[in-house]
Amino acid sequence: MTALEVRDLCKTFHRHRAVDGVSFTLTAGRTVALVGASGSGKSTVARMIARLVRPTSGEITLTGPDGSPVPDRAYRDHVQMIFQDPFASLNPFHTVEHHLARPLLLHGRSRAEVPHLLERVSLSPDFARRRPHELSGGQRQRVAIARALAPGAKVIVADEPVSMLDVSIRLGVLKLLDRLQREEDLAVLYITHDLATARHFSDEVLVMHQGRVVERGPSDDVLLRPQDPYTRRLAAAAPNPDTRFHLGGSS
Ligand SMILES: Nc1ncnc2c1ncn2[C@@H]1O[C@H](COP(=O)(O)OP(=O)(O)OP(=O)(O)O)[C@@H](O)[C@H]1O
Repeated sequence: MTALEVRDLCKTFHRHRAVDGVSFTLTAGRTVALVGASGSGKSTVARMIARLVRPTSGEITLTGPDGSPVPDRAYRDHVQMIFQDPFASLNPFHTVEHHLARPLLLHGRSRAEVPHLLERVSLSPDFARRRPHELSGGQRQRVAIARALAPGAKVIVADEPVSMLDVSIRLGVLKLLDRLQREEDLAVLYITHDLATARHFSDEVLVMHQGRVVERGPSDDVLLRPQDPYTRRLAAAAPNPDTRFHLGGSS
């Protein structure tokens, strides 16, 4: 089974320890949520996994279904990141087709697969001709997800994927990620401030505080019965983790 193991990961920026000894494993068909206040180190963990930031120390290993390590070149194809800002992640000059065909062609596949990729993210084939300014934020995020699937993603790192979207369409995008995780057996790291969606959409929750994981476990245990004082404060400050309706309807 595909698994990404993060072992004792540390990152220091100008003597500031942003990530301090973080370990966890992502496995196919499961979602792990990384929650914590702003500045706790969540994005830095995501960026290290996506190889956008080099760890100061620690190891990140991806193993394939046969249990052997995935080589470097394939790592970049298999581990894909979805960013917070769907407006910044697409090039305004290129059509949706261009964004999706490029990774397909780079992997020896055909641009004829673009409509199928769009279908996987519940967009009709005519979206291929559109440019980013003709799309809503939610539609852009769907295109970003399709682009992540194009090179054959096995691990998706979604860093606050809906926090910049209109409240009314957030749930639709999270449900899409949830469906893809199950249908395509993806391993997902879902980074969020939102404890209600962390609980609803993940199997396991890790709570970060000042660079460290202070609590971890099955989502319900961590968010409904927190043990660590920091997690208790976080849960007390958040809207009731059982009320997911503040997200609005689906789209
Ligand atoms: N490139 C960088 N250079 C210097 N310091 C950085 C850099 N990136 C992050 N940091 C610092 O590392 C710490 C962790 O930041 P990080 O963005 O990982 O937190 P976060 O939990 O993702 O926060 P947010 O939810 O606001 O995105 C912060 O103190 C931040 O200022």
